[in-house]
Amino acid sequence: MRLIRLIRQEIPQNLRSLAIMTALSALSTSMLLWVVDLAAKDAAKGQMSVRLLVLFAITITLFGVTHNYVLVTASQDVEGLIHRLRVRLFDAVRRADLVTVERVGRAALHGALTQDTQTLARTLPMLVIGGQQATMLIFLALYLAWLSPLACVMAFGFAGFSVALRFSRMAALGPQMRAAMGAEMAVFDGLTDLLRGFKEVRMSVRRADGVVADAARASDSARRVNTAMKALWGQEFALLQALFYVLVGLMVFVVPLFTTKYYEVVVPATMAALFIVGPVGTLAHVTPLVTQTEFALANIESMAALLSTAAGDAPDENARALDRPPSRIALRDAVFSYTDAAGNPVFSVGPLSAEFHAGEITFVTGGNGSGKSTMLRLLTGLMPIKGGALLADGEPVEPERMQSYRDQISAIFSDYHLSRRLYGVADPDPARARALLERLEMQDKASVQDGAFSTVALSTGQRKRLALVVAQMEDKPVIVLDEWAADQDPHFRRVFYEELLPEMKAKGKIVICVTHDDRWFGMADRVYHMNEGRIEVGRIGPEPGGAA
Ligand SMILES: Nc1ncnc2c1ncn2[C@@H]1O[C@H](COP(=O)(O)OP(=O)(O)OP(=O)(O)O)[C@@H](O)[C@H]1O
Repeated sequence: MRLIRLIRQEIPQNLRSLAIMTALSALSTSMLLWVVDLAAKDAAKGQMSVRLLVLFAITITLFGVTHNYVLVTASQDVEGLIHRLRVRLFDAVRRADLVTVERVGRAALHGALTQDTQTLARTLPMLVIGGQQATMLIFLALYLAWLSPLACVMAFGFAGFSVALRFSRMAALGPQMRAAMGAEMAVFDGLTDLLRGFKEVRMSVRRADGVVADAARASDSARRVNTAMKALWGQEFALLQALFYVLVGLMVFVVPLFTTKYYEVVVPATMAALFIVGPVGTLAHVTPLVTQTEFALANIESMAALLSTAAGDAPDENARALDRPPSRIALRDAVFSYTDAAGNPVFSVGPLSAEFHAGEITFVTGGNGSGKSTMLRLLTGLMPIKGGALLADGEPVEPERMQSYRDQISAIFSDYHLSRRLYGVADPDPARARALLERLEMQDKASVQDGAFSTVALSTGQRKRLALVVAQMEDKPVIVLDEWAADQDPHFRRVFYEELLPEMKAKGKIVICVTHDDRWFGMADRVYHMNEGRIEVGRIGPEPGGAA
């Protein structure tokens, strides 16, 4: 069972003390019952025993202390466990290659990282309580057996029947629960469409209707499954309550048929039966959560396995460093294919051979879908090439050095994400940040304070300028810009091609730009033109006629 394995692996340190305290708490409950029974008998004789009162106080204190210890310690351990699971998943995501993350899908990853870990956060503490109540029931069973074996068999026969009934009904709901999880995921997908595509939704009634109808359909199917489960829960809750009253009836009406000791057996047995109602109710509620927890764990594990299987036996990409910053990077006969879910290639690039030199500007051009971004993904080591080689200074970049290789590259991809915090810059120098913001004409819009931009709520072109500030501050030997200028105004586009790129070149950087701006093709020292996943034309040396 995943749950037990996880608990033993992740939180072994307090298991023994938790078990002892749980037993003590259960023991104190049985003692409480015994003391109450004795006190009731005294009361029937018109007496009150100080000794019993003291014993009662001690028992209550013992119960309070141990109960509190179990709940607090277990919830601390459980939260620690969830935190470690999450961090491990974050880590698996950061180590996964881009193809895998795109194939697994952001919604599924999001689901595992939020929904499933939240399920654990909700169910695990309940299971701890369930464990405690189960222990309590064992002690109550012993007490009842000591009073009357028949009462014990009847009470626990009922209890076992109640829990088994609920468990079997919930287990039968397994496929529906899976369907509900799928439906919740679809709801999340729909919400993402609605929020990410908010402008498009606002612009068209037809689109809005379609997006909302899909999300509503998903939500409706989640509603149906959840309603069915809750209806079942309601029926069982009512049935369980009725069964408990039947149990009390059995104690009062049936047990006396087999004993003459009414006060010694029937009264305390009835009282004990009342004491077991709470724990059995909790157990009946909690037991099905085991299935939910197992689902969530299975999902988290399968996500982690997917991410790590994709990495397979691949060596640790961070194991070794490059010997020096590269002054030349290249693809040699590199090939790669995107595949569909069945593994069939849907688009192939290559064989690609291209070189990129320090102190040179290289443009990559070509029509939409010709494979430019794919080539950049291969060149930057984001996706593993399936044949040929990726070279740094003429040497193949070994998989163990891939992270070190990537760390030599600042890249702004067309679908880049700008964080407010300058994560990639160790200790952002405010003076340098100011100078760069001025160079990019952004000094009136944003500043860098405490390692973060004052704002990223800016226009698309402005955000791209901030991304270039980050790339310049990272000051790496290779800079890759995928259609960076596409969102810039004519003035700044000129600044970019005629001033910024030459400045980077003068600093000796390997400058690589994907561009459609044929007006400035002459600025490049090399141009690779792509078509249908291949390099069609490679020009080396300045174009006759030069810049505009
Ligand atoms: N994640 C993906 N999964 C499957 N196929 C993809 C994926 N990304 C791109 N492709 C395929 O690869 C082809 C090349 O895409 P790529 O993004 O490299 O083109 P591009 O030249 O950069 O285009 P654009 O100028 O429009 O940005 C596309 O035609 C598309 O069919």
